[in-house]
Amino acid sequence: MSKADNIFIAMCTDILENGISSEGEVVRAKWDDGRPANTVKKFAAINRYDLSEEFPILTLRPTNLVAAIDELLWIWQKKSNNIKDLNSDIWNSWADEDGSIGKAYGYQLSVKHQYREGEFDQVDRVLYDLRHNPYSRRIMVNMYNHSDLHEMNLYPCAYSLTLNVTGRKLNAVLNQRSQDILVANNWNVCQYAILVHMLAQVSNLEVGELVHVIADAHIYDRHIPLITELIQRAPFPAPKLLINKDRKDFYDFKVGDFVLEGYQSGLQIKNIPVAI
Ligand SMILES: Nc1nc(=O)c2c([nH]1)NC[C@@H]1CN(c3ccc(C(=O)N[C@@H](CCC(=O)O)C(=O)O)cc3)CN21
Ligand SMILES: O=c1ccn([C@H]2C[C@H](O)[C@@H](COP(=O)(O)O)O2)c(=O)[nH]1
Repeated sequence: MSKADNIFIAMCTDILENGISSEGEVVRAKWDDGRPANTVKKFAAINRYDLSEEFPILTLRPTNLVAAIDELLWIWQKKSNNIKDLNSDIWNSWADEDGSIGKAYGYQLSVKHQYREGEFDQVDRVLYDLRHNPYSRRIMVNMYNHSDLHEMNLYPCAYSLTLNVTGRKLNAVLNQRSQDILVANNWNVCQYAILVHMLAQVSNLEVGELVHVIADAHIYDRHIPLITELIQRAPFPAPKLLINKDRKDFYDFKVGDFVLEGYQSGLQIKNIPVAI
């Protein structure tokens, strides 16, 4: 029985039973037919995943880990904000005619900043700190740049990552202001779990915990019947994550360097509507 499934089931049950509906409030997101995309939400869901025990992928339904890692590398490694560099169509609804999603995610990570040790972008700064000063309490990335928000087609949702080394273990806190629980919860968890594995491997550290703090944890109205059915399913044991141990440079990792051994899951829910 996968621990990630238990966490997901507990969070969804809490949102469905104790959550607050947005009916009657002004909501930004819409369905593709123009109807408002209402939600039921809980403030501040906080989930802890011990990456040294299990890889936190859902087994209730398959998470497309290949596509999730591809998006993670698009943001953190290619530092791109153009969907032409992405191998899935998940960002198509938010891209302009040139394929740009604006100054969000990868763009923010590509910007260089001046530090005492020289110029770095935020990713290279993290890699430098983990190598040279791992016990620093100042290792973090922040993509929520107010001066650029007006040029983003969607404001960053998973917007900051704080890294903290305890003993030989690399831990991380992922801060997320808003989360579409059905579409993106396990997608984002798997992405940042993979990122912690990547950072640990190239920094000669071991993986520790990933703590996911979600300020607005919501289930969209059209997802309620889907989630209700999903959380009644029987979970499978967690699969094992195998990583290409030869990769010593963060920028050399490829999607194919991560393989799940024994990934069993329930059936996929086809054609999930995504609020825009
Ligand atoms: N309402 C909303 N939810 C999101 O999760 C979301 C946005 N908007 N806007 C921007 C990005 C795009 N993201 C997305 C969008 C779609 C999928 C998606 O369709 N997931 C499918 C599997 C996709 C596949 O197999 O390739 C799923 O079944 O969850 C995932 C992430 C996350 N983000
Ligand atoms: O990585 C992501 C990106 C987006 N989301 C979801 C969270 C919300 O449902 C929408 C964004 O709408 P806002 O009105 O800007 O909050 O996208 C996600 O869960 N994960």
